[in-house]
Amino acid sequence: DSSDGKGSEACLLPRNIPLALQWACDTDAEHFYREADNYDGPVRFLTSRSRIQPYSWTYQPFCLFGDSIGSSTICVWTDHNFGGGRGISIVADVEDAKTIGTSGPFRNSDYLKESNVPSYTYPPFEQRALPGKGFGLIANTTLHLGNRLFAHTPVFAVQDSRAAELTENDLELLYELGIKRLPEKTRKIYMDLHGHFGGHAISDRLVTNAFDLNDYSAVFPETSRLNHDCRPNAHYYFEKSTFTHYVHIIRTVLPGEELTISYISPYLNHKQREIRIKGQWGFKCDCKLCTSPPMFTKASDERLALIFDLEEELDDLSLNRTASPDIALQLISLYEQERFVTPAAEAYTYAALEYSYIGNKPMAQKYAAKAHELNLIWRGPTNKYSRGMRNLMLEPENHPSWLYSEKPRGDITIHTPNDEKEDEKNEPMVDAE
Ligand SMILES: C[S@@+](CC[C@H](N)C(=O)[O-])C[C@H]1O[C@@H](n2cnc3c(N)ncnc32)[C@H](O)[C@@H]1O
Repeated sequence: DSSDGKGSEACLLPRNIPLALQWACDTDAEHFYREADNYDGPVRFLTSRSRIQPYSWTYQPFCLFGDSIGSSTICVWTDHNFGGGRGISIVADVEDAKTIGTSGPFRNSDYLKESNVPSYTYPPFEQRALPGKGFGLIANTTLHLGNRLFAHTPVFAVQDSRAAELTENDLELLYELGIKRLPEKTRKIYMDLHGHFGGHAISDRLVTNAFDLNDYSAVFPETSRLNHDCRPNAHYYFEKSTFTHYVHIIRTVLPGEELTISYISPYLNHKQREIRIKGQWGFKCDCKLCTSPPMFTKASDERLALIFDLEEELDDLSLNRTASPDIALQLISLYEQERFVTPAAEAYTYAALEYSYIGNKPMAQKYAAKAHELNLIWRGPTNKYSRGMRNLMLEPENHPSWLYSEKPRGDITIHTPNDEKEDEKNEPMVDAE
C-alpha cells in the first residue's frame, strides 16, 4: 500500500503485475495537473493499489478529493479494453466506479460479444449534412420494424449527482483528462461529435449528445448522430448487462428518409414538447407533429390527455374500479391515432391485463403476445416488464393478474406500465453483483 501522495509515485508501481491490474505510468496526469495552473483546489492521486483492486482500469484514477477519501471523492476512470477495445472514460465517485468496474461487461469480454455490432461494410444509411441540424443519418435502403440499426457501448459517462457538486473548472479538468486518456481513435470520434451550444468543447459535446441513464449522462456516439422527431422511426434502449444501447427500426422506412429517435417522452403535449426541446436541447422542433396545423396539434393534445385519464382508470385496482377490456381497446385505438408505434406495448399490456383479470385466456394471450413483441425493441428482452408479458403470454393462469377480479384485493401485487415508469427513474445504472 503506497501513500496517497504525489502522482510521480505512481510510476514506481511494478510493471509486471497482471494486465488487469496494470496501470500506465501516470506522468500524463501529473503533467496535465501541472498545466492546469489556474486550478488551486485539492488534487491528489489515488496511488494505493489496494484501494483500487480488483478494478481493471487502464490508468490510475485521477481524483479530486473533498475533505476525506470516500464519498466526496470524484475521479476519472478509463478502461481501454472496454467495448471491444474502443474504451471508455467515466467521471464518477469511488463507490460507483467499484460497482461499474466489477460488473460483467468490465470483467468479462464475453458480455460484449453483441456490443459494437454490426460493424457494417455497407451501412443501410449515410451520414449527411442537413440544413439547420448539423449532420443526420439518411436511410439508403428500405428498413422494417425490428431491424437492428446498431448496438454500441458509450465512450464517456459522467455521474450527474457528483458532477453537480463540482465547480465548472473542476469538472472541465476531469472531462479533459477523461477524453485525453481515451484511445486516440475514440477521442477523435468524441471530438467529431456535434456541439450545439458553444463554450468548452468537451462539455458542449456532452450536453449536446449525452443520454440520460439514471444519474449518468452517457455519450453513445452512434446513437448521437440521430436527430430528433416526436414520432420517430427508430428507438433505442439501454441494456445494463451489456452496457449497450440497442437501436431498432420501429416502422417501415423508405430510402431517402431521415432516421430519427425521440429525445423526449412521447406523452408530452405540444406546449410541453416545445418547452422541453428548446430548454434542454436548444432547438425548435420542426417535426411533422409539431408543425402540423393547429387543429391537428389540438386534436393530438386532446388524445394525449385522454390517454392519461384512461391509464389512470386502468391503473385503479380498487374494489370499485370502473375499467374494463373496452377501456383498454379504446386506449389501443388512441395510441394508433397518435402514431405511438413501440409505446403501444403499454396499451397492449393494459389490454392483456384486463382480459387476464376476467380470465379470458385467448384474448389475454393475444394482447400479451403483441405487448411482448413490441417490448423486445421498446424495453429489451431482459426488462422485467418484458418478461412479465412473456409469462402472461405463455402461462396466463400462473400470472398474478389471472382472475384478479375474483380475488380479495390487497393480497397480490400487479405491475402496470405506469409502475414501470416510476421504477426506471430509480434504477441504478448497473446492478451490484
Ligand atoms: C444528438 S445531436 C444529433 C446529431 C447532430 N445533428 C450531429 O450533427 O451530430 C443533437 C443536436 O442535433 C440538432 N438537432 C437534432 N434534432 C434536430 C431537429 N429535429 N431540428 C433541428 N436540430 C436538431 C441540434 O443541434 C441538437 O442539439
